[in-house]
Amino acid sequence: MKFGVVIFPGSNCDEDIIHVLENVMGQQVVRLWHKDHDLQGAEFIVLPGGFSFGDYLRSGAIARFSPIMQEVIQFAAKGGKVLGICNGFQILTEAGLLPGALLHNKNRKFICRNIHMKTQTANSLVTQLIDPQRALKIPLAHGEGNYFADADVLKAINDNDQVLFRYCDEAGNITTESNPNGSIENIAGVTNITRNVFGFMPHPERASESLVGNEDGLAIFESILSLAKA
Ligand SMILES: NC(=O)CC[C@H](N)C(=O)O
Repeated sequence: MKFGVVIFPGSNCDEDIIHVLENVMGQQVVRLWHKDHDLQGAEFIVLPGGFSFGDYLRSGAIARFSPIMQEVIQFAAKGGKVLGICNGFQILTEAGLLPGALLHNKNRKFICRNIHMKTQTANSLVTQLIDPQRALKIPLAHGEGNYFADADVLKAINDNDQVLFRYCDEAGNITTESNPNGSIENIAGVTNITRNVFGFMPHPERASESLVGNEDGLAIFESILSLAKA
């Protein structure tokens, strides 16, 4: 499959995701500069993690206005697949492509450590192959990852099965103690109502090779690539 990875000023996980897609998953990747208007025929768009525009104002609030986002919004409206990881997730909520918002972590500190998370739905491209009982160990690295949605939005995303992942402990229990950043109902990632836009805060691209000591992130990329094989 041909992936397009968007690079914003301040992106810093772009080469990590490109490495995994190209060298681990054997896919074609085109680099898309944020000022471009051409998605270069990419079939799947990824907004990577990082500190776009220095996180000024709010993480993702400025990147959301980059020229390429007009194309990404149109691509998504036609059913195109878009994934945002960490800062990418923040940009997608700012752009209104995903519900909710990412607030400052509850403890007001930048958190950089492994967490565990469990998928909540088999009805999504990014989670369909993941064992729902499995607690995936995935690196977390953010200052604004505290997922928030107001009561109506929260009810809608639960009713419509839009929660992709919740933070849990190593044994898979979803508890207050296993919530690293204060996210409402331990939500780590969501999809949109039409199930073609995906976002989550943890970084599977940093945990997809035995070389780095953790391959739990592969489950997500294998799930996505089942689209190519379908
Ligand atoms: N790793 C990231 O993408 C970080 C996202 C954002 N800069 C934050 O700190 O919340």
